[in-house]
Amino acid sequence: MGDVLVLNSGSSSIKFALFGADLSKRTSGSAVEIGGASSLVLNGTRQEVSLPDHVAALEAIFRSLEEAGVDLVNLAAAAHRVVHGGRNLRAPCLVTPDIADEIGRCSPLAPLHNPHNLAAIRAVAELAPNLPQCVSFDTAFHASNPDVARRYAIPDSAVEDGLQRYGFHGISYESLVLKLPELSANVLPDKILAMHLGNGASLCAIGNGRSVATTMGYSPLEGLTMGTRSGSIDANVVLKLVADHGLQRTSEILNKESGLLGLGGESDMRKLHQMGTTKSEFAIDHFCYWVVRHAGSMIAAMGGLDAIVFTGGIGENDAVVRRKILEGLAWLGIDLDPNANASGASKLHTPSSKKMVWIVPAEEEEMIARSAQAIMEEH
Ligand SMILES: Nc1ncnc2c1ncn2[C@@H]1O[C@H](COP(=O)(O)OP(=O)(O)O)[C@@H](O)[C@H]1O
Ligand SMILES: CC(=O)OP(=O)(O)O
Ligand SMILES: [Mg+2]
Repeated sequence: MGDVLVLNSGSSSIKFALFGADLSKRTSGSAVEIGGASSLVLNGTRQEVSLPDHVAALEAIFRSLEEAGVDLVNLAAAAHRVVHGGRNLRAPCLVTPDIADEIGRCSPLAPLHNPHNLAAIRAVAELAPNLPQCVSFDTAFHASNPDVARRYAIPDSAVEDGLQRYGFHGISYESLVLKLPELSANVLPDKILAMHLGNGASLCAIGNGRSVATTMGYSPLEGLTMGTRSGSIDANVVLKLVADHGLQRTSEILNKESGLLGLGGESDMRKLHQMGTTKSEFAIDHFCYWVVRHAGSMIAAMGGLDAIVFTGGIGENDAVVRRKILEGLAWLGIDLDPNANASGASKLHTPSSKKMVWIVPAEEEEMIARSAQAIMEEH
């Protein structure tokens, strides 16, 4: 089989990678801080470029791939992360016009993601109309949640309209389940509290390798304090905002102007650390406090805990945030190795710790390539 190009459009970044048939990464990179102090990274080399929006970022990515000698026409497939699959799209599949329409219909549910996911699919179709395209959904991994976890306590009529908890970052959690046994050279722990902490952030209770509960809900707005999203909020606050500002403006406030940005003036965790102001410190503390609060809920949903796993841009790189979160969870009998934490080692617990703590890099692109290969082999 030929190479697979993966495009992973997040809310603040587009990550991309070209995988060979053996899943070796031939070329990889990312467009980061889109709409801010943006830059393009290709095979580890960073270049500051103005990327005011995701469309500009996609154009820059295709230009750099061309310069690196990647011809889309010669690939086996392109494959994309799609954040919201709604009720109908639950397993990785080939993109058809109907599938593309359904992804578009889910856009209001994930306004910071699905429009960009669809834009990437359309851009590839324009550049290489005959190239097969596959999609993997961030929602799929949570299909194993029990009904009590999935259901909001609202009337049946609303549920029939698709108003339920879906959960996200599922591609990252699925990959973590595959990678942790490799990394720890041991069997998968029974009860894992996985923390995907990036611009979007969520927790997932993973029991025997399957999602039991997760903090995100109907959309990637629910749960933790995030880069620009409020996280969980009393629905009456939302109604008051709508009454005062209207629907569109309320959506912008809650999705794009809240979270770390609303609290500390910056959405980017690295920048908040650099600022060192009372406000930026409060934003970081708020982020960590709500991770700890929700962690309690996830542990209760699994009926215990064996291991905590950090992933995502903050989870993988930010030793201060990891320490603050683990201090808040010290009552679990966690003993953190400070040197391992400072150096970002894979294993963060000491031999006497009652719980394990690991860092597992989010390998969303590899997981998407794996699924695309399986689809292409079937066809
Ligand atoms: N070395 C680092 N130290 C602290 N935070 C970091 C570091 N590297 C990345 N981050 C943070 O990770 C977040 C972006 O996470 P990422 O998972 O890449 O985002 P996305 O949700 O767009 O995929 C930002 O808040 C960024 O500041
Ligand atoms: C679902 C989600 O929030 O994704 P990201 O973290 O990439 O923004
Ligand atoms: Mg991401």
